[in-house]
Amino acid sequence: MPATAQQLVDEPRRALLFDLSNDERLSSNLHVTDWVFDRITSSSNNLALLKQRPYSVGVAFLPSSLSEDQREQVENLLNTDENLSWVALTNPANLENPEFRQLIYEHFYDYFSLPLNDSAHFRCALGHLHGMSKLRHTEDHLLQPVEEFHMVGSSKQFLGIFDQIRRVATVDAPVLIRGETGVGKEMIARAVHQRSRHRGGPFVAVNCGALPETLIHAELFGYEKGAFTGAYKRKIGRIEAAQNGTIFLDEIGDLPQQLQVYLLRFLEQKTIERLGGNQSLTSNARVIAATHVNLEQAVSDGRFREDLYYRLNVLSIEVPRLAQRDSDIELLARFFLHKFAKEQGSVVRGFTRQAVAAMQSYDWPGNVREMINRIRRALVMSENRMITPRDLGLAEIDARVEIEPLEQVRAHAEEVAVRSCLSQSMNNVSHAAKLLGVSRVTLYRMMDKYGIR
Ligand SMILES: Nc1ncnc2c1ncn2[C@@H]1O[C@H](COP(=O)(O)OP(=O)(O)OP(=O)(O)O)[C@@H](O)[C@H]1O
Repeated sequence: MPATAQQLVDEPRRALLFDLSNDERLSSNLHVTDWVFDRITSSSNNLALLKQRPYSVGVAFLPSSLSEDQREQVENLLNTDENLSWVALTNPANLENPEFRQLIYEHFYDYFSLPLNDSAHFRCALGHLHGMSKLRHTEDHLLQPVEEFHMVGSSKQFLGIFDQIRRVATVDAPVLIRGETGVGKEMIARAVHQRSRHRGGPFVAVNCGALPETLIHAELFGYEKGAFTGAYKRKIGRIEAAQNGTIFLDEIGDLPQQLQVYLLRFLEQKTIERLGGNQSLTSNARVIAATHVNLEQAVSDGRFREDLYYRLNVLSIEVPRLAQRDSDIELLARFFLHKFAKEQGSVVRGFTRQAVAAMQSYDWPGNVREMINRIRRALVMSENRMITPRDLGLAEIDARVEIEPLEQVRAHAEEVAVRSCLSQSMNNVSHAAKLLGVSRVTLYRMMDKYGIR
């Protein structure tokens, strides 16, 4: 659980001191005003100590040469707690070694050469890290994902979806989920299933657009032995297999017309027939359908049955495009970055401001799925600890453009006008005042205000 700001303020400034130098004198001689160091020597007792006290700053005494084992030990410890930032103390000769340089570059915020002659500088770096950690806690707190049903989102639109999921889960009627590709329709369908009284049964998903008509028929409704050439034995269809559970019909708009009739019968009578069979079977599977096409248009074009449309559209959830869910973009991006970085043991820590700006102004045609792919790729491509727009394959946007308060803009314009009028009139105040349409007294006041002599 993140520490509160008050807790962080009250915390004594304690740093973890990881000493691999084999020379206790070095660390016991480390005296820095306002700081207390808790020394550990091998990573075995580290985890326990880290759990006891959430450190924000770590100092590592690195020996002249690191064995493979020691290097692994250091890397393990450095990766144990992402909220702990490290400063290295090392012999300058070590920096000749490229591997050592890489270790420092990838894992440390800063390094200092031994002997530590300038402890004021060192103290400053520790203070800086401590402050940054406080900021990170605040930011983490602000970016805390609202995670429900394993879904992340905090935009007004997405909170509305959480609400709709809870509502539609309590009834048995069909649900139609609409939204562009990759917005999370299947995820929402699973969430409805998990909250519904059907959660004890299976969740069976079928993509109605992925198979040709004959196959989709057999897939959905099953077939009897001998129903067609190659039907050597009976096959249970997906609707039957979803008994007591949920059948998720993705891309319902692509369902061939003939099958629309059978699906309608199932929705009305809760019965199905296997291909080549003459027996009616009942299934109590709940239907959730999803579409990325405009079904009303498909109905008016005669591609989708109107009666089926009304049957399916009893409850509907509209999922907005990612680009319309402003506050979800950064939240989701950080969520996926941390998730994948952890999985891959990556040293990447976050996004540059430019990367956040680029993501926020990008259109995301492939929505969340596209974001996942871009972040996975960026983790592989990134050469630094922060992901750039380039790593994400996005155009760079100037993140520094800031909106200034109107008063500031006005004052700036006024100053420019006064300066240029004075310069045009060769510093003749009467003439400049005339050009500006103000009295000399007013112009003198303005010159005072802007420090113009
Ligand atoms: N809010 C979210 N939080 C976490 N992960 C999400 C969220 N929304 C979508 N995803 C992830 O994005 C990917 C795409 O989601 P999903 O398959 O549900 O989209 P879809 O709308 O059904 O796509 P399609 O129309 O192409 O079938 C999945 O990996 C899903 O886990």
